Amino acid sequence: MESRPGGAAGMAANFPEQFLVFLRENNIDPGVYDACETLPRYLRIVQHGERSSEEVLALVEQVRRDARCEVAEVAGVPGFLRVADRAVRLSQLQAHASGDVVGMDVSSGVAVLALGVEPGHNVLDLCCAPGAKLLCLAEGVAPAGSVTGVDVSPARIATCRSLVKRHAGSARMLVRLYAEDGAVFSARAPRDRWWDPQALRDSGRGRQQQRGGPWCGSRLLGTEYAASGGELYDRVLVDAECTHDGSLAHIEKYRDLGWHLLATQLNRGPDVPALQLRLLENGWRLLRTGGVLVYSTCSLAAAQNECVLAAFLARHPADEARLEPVFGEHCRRPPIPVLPAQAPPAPGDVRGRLQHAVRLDPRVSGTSGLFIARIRKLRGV
Ligand SMILES: C[S@@+](CC[C@H](N)C(=O)[O-])C[C@H]1O[C@@H](n2cnc3c(N)ncnc32)[C@H](O)[C@@H]1O
Repeated sequence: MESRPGGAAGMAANFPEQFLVFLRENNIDPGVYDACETLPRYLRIVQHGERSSEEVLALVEQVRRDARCEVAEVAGVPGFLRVADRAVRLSQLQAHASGDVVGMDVSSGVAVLALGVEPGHNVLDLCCAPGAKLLCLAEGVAPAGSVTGVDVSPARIATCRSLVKRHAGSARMLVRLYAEDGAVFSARAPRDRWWDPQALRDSGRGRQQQRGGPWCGSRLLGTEYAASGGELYDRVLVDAECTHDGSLAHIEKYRDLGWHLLATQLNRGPDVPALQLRLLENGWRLLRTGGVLVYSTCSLAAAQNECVLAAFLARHPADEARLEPVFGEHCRRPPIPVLPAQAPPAPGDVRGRLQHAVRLDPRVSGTSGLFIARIRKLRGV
């Protein structure tokens, strides 16, 4: 893909023609990317809930010293830090080297909050790599809940595994990782106390650790036993594969490493909504009655967000699938402005049901772009 010499203003002046065509076709204003110049960078404090306020303050101070700019906690999204200078690199930060913070946009934190996980929940994360949200979820369900992460890419699952291993510390994180297609994945939630050595001995499966089975952390215990539970999941995150056009970090990566990487994403564009719908349907199938699914993408294209959701809702009536406010009792609305969902070309009754979905937008929210919808399953299918 060749860079475009002129025509568009700001950062978009350097966008290749194929990207500009994509933006035009999807009604996305190229000016949205100018935020790359001005937006802060965000970090997440690992195991934030386990730290005292003094420890958090000391960590913030340490990051401020290394970053040499203003650093503050993000109100309403626990554990997130806003670093005023976006150009600050993770390699500059001692807190990153020590594993105390990870790079993660606050929009992703909002998607995790929207899921409303509680200790003890069994959570399914259907497109989990490289694992930023997975790690957050694993902290949220501890000590006895579990997170089952699925990603089609074995290499990216390996990255998730390293991330969990590195950051689990002394905490027990109950994570299973599968390199599989999330659209057909079918393992149910792990059995009760699958991580407990006594439960394994009782089941006679303590020695049945299988090679080639899913990877389990933080202790490698009985993956075969873990994989064979019969329960549906309490929470499902479908942070679906997309064209990543709303992710400022991705756009910066394409700008710095080469636009051909973006071309690969865009060439897949036309097939992506169908994959997203299949992922959403499969996540729904694996969700228990009364459970909650969050559908999110880092695309700004309605075709990958509102249209996918409308197609899903057209198949699932209002007494089965209810869109709920992203913010509510499960999570207080953080002081981050959001945009409402767009109205997709769909029958009025389906369009009306989309009202609670939101868009985080670089210009309005001061974050990377993210679409978030929270759907409750009211009855089995
Ligand atoms: C937007 S990223 C997910 C980011 C991740 N949730 C996080 O917070 O770090 C989308 C992921 O979906 C994966 N993916 C693509 N097709 C898939 C499929 N059919 N099943 C499962 N994962 C898939 C990609 O490999 C990629 O890692």
